[in-house]
Formats: sequence, C-alpha cells, structure tokens
Amino acid sequence: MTATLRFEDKIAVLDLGEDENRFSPDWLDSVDQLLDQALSEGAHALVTTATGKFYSNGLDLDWLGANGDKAKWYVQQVQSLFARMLTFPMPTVAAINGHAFGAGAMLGIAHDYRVMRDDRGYYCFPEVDINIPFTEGMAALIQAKLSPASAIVAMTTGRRYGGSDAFAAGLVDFTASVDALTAKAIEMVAPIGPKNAGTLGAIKSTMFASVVTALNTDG
Ligand SMILES: C/C=C/C(=O)SCCNC(=O)CCNC(=O)[C@H](O)C(C)(C)COP(=O)(O)OP(=O)(O)OC[C@H]1O[C@@H](n2cnc3c(N)ncnc32)[C@H](O)[C@@H]1OP(=O)(O)O
Repeated sequence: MTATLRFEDKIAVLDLGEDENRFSPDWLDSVDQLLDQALSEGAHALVTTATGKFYSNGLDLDWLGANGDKAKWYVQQVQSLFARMLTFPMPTVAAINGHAFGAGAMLGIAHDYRVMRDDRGYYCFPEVDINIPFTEGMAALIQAKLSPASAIVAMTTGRRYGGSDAFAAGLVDFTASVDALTAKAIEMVAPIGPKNAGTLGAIKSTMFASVVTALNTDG
C-alpha cells in the first residue's frame, strides 16, 4: 500500500501503491507528502500511476465502517486530495494501469489528462450500485470533466468501462499497452515544459472555482 515518488528527468512519477490502493488515512497522508515533494523538488509535471492490476479501488470502506464517528472528517480529507489534484500547479496526467473505482476514478478525473491501459481494468463509478450517493463536491468534480451525456451514463448506471469504452466516452484521452503506459503519460506532459507554478495554480483555481468550493464545504 506504500505510495512512492520517483523522477524521470523532470517528470515526477507518483506510484499510488501495489495493492488496491484504498484511501486509508495513512495512504492519504503519504500521497499528500509526496505531492509536497514533487513541488519542492521542482518537477515540471506529475504522472500518477500504480503497480499491479489496480490504480485505486477508492474509499477504504473497512476503515470507514470501523470509524463511523470520523466519517465527516474522512470525506473532507478525501475531497481535499481531489481539490489539490484538480488545481495542482503543474500539468498532471493519470496513467490508469488497472481498475479505478469510486474515489479512485474521481482521483483520475481530477488530473488534467488521463491515459488508460487498453486491455485490462475498468474505470467505474459504482456509487449507484453500492448505495453511496455522490456528495455535491464529488458530483461537481466529475461533471466538470465529462460531457453531460457521458456523466449521466457514468454516474447513474455503474457502467464498467474498459479502456476503449472509456476513450469513446471521453473518460480518458488515450489508451496504451501496459508496458507503454507511463511513457505515454510522460510524452503527454513533457513537451508542455515548466510553467510558473503560481500562474498555473491560479488558472486552474479560477477554472474550477465552483468545484473547489463544493469540495471544500461538502462532506
Ligand atoms: C462515494 C464513494 C466512493 C468510493 O470509492 S466507494 C468504494 C468503491 N470501490 C468499489 O466498489 C470496489 C470495486 N472493486 C471490485 O469490485 C473489484 O475489486 C474489481 C471488480 C475491481 C476487481 O475484482 P477481481 O475479482 O480482482 O477481478 P479481476 O480479476 O480484476 O477482473 C474481473 C473480470 O473482469 C475482466 N476484465 C478486467 N478488465 C477488463 C477489461 N478492460 N475488459 C474486459 N474484461 C475485463 C477480467 O478478465 C475478469 O474476467 P474473468 O473473471 O472472466 O477472468
């Protein structure tokens, strides 16, 4: 479950871990710290991916079940990560190496771009089938990135999208073989080059101001 950060030239590659990469409080802390590190070490862009067959299976429902009294705090922690990724002051791309469900799918959507493995793994918002309605912030996040027609299907049917289906629906920008996935993600953002972090962060914060407000006040 350990998240790690490495650099490929000036591109920070954040690996979310090697199991289901559920959003436990410890995992959220470690990802937050690695994002700090990407910034402090001067990355020009950020790629997130994971090892194995999961990008992320989403909320840590076992932890939540055992800590129901902390549910509000927990959802705020999760939504803070979404808001941070949505406005992260460098180009971001999620290299979706496998299953991305629920909050894992939302984390992917919060990036600027997405590339998904073409042969295995599902991109899925299962909330309608597991009886966990989206918060206003979560709904705003997904709807900010998908067309209305794609959002209706993705958010209200629980459809599991393989790579080619996710591309057709506009959930991802590219597909690639698993071996080429990280390289494709780097190829997407490396040519953009370094941008002024204050300026890019301000642009994204303005573009997504209403989503960030919903993510910060909701939960
Ligand atoms: C607001 C709330 C937010 C939240 O976050 S709530 C929490 C949300 N999270 C969840 O609900 C977790 C959901 N996750 C799961 O149910 C499971 O963790 C998975 C289904 C993701 C994985 O389960 P596994 O038993 O490990 O299945 P497999 O071996 O990875 O694959 C299942 C079958 O699906 C096929 N398959 C996988 N990818 C594709 C693809 N892209 N195109 C076609 N088929 C695919 C495989 O081959 C296999 O099939 P074959 O069983 O016949 O071998």
